Amino acid sequence: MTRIAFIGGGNMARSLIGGLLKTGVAAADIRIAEPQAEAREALARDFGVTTFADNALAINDADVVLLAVKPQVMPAIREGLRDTLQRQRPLLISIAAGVRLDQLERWFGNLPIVRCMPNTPALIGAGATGLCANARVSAPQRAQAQHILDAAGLTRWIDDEALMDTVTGLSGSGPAYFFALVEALEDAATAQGLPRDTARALAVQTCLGAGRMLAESGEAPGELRRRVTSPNGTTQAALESFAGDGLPRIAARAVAAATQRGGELAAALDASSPT
Ligand SMILES: NC(=O)C1=CN([C@@H]2O[C@H](COP(=O)(O)OP(=O)(O)OC[C@H]3O[C@@H](n4cnc5c(N)ncnc54)[C@H](OP(=O)(O)O)[C@@H]3O)[C@@H](O)[C@H]2O)C=CC1
Ligand SMILES: O=C(O)[C@@H]1CCC=N1
Repeated sequence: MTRIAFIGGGNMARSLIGGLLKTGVAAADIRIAEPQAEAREALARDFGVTTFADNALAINDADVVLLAVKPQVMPAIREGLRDTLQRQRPLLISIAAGVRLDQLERWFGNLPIVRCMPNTPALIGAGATGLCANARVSAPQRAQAQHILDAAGLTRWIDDEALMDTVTGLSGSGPAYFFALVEALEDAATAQGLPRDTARALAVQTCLGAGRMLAESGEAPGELRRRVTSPNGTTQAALESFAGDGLPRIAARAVAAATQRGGELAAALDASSPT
């Protein structure tokens, strides 16, 4: 039995808790600190977990403390948590974009810490998470962190922490890229006269079908793409249009922008909370 305390009960905490409960973790072993009374009531109602307005109370006796607040909020929560964390020495897990292990050690002390980057499909157990541990994390704690994130979907350990911002730019922010593409395809078909509800249903199902083929067929994306593309057919016309508009460059620039923003978020925290 692992007692897990979440600091912050927003979108990602809800996604991860949903996954944990589905894999059989008892609601009694999950505690959440969340400042908003309304949000606390909703968390207790939806998941049957215990909620707290006070961060330090929530982590009392926890084996794992999972920080699920915005990066900018991190320095503000350290005062309330640091003493209890130092006394109990739980495994600390952070899901904050950009925030580095050395920053977490500076704010919360020399604890075993896992920095990870999940994504919102965790809510339905279809998440993708990159994890990176500091040297204090023991093998059982590594397994503990992986077990928690496995409940949200696929996990991959990242040895080089510098690549965690790339993971954020790929899979952390990634669901939004596919949502944006579906929105754009829906708009394009609607502009040609297809009723919007039909355009949406067809675009969504196409995204689902393509995603499932990617995940389940064992084939490379390029091979699956080739099988759709008849010589001189409709797909070739569309893909040539994508290529002409520089799709690989568009994707590379988007991933680079998100990766860079991760670094900027951390740098801003270094500037505002240097100690
Ligand atoms: N959304 C996503 O797709 C992903 C997000 N992340 C990371 O997850 C983290 C959380 O993001 P997300 O869930 O989207 O954000 P949310 O804003 O939905 O959740 C953050 C929660 O923290 C609460 N909070 C604010 N201040 C405090 C405090 N002092 N003590 C305790 N709780 C506090 C907020 O309450 P209130 O609303 O009252 O301010 C809110 O409920 C971020 O660091 C983000 O980088 C990682 C992967 C994917
Ligand atoms: O947009 C963000 O900053 C967060 C991190 C990854 C997904 N959402």
